Amino acid sequence: MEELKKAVAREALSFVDDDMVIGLGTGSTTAYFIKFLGELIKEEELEVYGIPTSHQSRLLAIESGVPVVSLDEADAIDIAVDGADEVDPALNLIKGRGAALTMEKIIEYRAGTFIVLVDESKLVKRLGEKMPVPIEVIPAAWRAIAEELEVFNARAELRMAVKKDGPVITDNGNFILDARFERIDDPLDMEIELNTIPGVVENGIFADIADVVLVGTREGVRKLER
Ligand SMILES: O=C[C@H](O)[C@H](O)[C@H](O)COP(=O)(O)O
Repeated sequence: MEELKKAVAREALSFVDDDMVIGLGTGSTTAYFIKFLGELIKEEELEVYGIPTSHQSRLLAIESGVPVVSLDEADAIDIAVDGADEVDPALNLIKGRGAALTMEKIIEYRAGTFIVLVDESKLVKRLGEKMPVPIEVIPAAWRAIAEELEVFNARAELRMAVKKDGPVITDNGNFILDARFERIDDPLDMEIELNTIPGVVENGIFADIADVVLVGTREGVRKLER
């Protein structure tokens, strides 16, 4: 599995050019990309800047020699590179296992080209087949939102921390609800609907924004395009 992640991360370097601003996703697959990008910048003396989507990607970028800028310092984002938890045949995604979905969506929505890195186990026929949809919520509203999600035939759980007592706190200071839906027929519609619930900051359905998906398989890297 780690080899497949490395293979897609290496392949993503072919999208990198000098003078680019690159959105840096979060998670274990993107972590390889950030490390390889640091090596490429050094080898080819590139003038490339990264915009991190989380504390994780910011710390890793600094450690890997990728100069970082914040979103409000950049005029435009050329490409963004990130992993995903599920990818459907229309290249709609579920993201947010690492609780970084809000900054990821803000940055990836604005990128000229959004490149997604997955291994083949992440490909599904229908979103929600294996993974819940993470929803970032204002802490005081978590229970009211969890109850409201029943209207959408979803059962939501408050995500609990592992190395801390109590709930996961996102980089933005919020909670995460993991919502298991009976069925998601229309990802774009569901993405929009969820964001209309007061107290929802953002949800982990990324419909219609991935341009390229690089899929790591045992036979090599497959490229899917929208
Ligand atoms: O919040 C986390 C992100 O959406 C990740 O990009 C996603 O969970 C994929 O992570 P990984 O590459 O570790 O499977």
